[in-house]
Amino acid sequence: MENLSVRWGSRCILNQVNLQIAAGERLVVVGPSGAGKSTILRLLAGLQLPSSGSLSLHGIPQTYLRLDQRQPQDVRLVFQNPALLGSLTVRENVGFLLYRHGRLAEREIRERVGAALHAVGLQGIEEQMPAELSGGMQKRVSFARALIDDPAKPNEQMPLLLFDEPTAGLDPIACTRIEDLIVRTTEVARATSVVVSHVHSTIERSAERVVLLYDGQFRWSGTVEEYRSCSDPYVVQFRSGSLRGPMQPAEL
Ligand SMILES: Nc1ncnc2c1ncn2[C@@H]1O[C@H](COP(=O)(O)OP(=O)(O)OP(=O)(O)O)[C@@H](O)[C@H]1O
Repeated sequence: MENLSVRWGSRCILNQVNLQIAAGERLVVVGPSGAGKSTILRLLAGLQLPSSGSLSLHGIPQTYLRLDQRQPQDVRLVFQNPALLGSLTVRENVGFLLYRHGRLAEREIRERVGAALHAVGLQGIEEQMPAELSGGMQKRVSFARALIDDPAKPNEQMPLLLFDEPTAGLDPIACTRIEDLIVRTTEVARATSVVVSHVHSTIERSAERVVLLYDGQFRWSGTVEEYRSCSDPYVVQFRSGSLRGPMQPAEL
């Protein structure tokens, strides 16, 4: 992102921000509610264009929305809610893109789906419907879907995985499992990942680098080790949840 701004009417959500994400990096974006974290994900996913400035993926400027691009970049979203299609089986959900492209034999699709489910610790649930699974299992199925490679891809490209609040509302043990999966999924898919999260354990366990967004700017950036111990006032306030500090709470 270079000098990138996003405005809604007279409100400036992102104000000439610059951000570079290294290939293979795991980045976590933090910041108070309304700071623009989901906006960052929507920009990276090609669901929203900046008001000004530029966004490039793999060095290619993104000037169209994803649906208007001839060959959209390999960006895979893992939503806050797993967003599985309720009328399709787990196998059809995980293999959705492969079925849609229709280029692979059924047997190969089944093998790929089985391998993706195995990678997230699920087995033998291919024929179940999403509604039959717990919320945590549904999340893991959505991770398996992000692992599916599209062999019809024109050129081999490092995928970008986007995780929007992946551990919101989960118990601490389920959080740990999902945090491990973020790391594992990024490795298995040989991907770069960007995670938006408020959850401290998720920030600490799934990030290599953290950026803090507030009032239209990235206020701090550093490694996760630095995030744990630094005395930057924004980070200290975010870590402690204190009402005192440079950040004011959003209107409630
Ligand atoms: N379609 C829209 N029209 C007008 N304002 C919008 C629109 N979408 C987002 N905004 C505003 O942009 C700001 C940033 O929204 P965004 O969802 O990116 O914040 P966030 O940091 O992800 O917040 P949260 O942590 O609460 O999810 C918010 O103040 C929101 O009201």
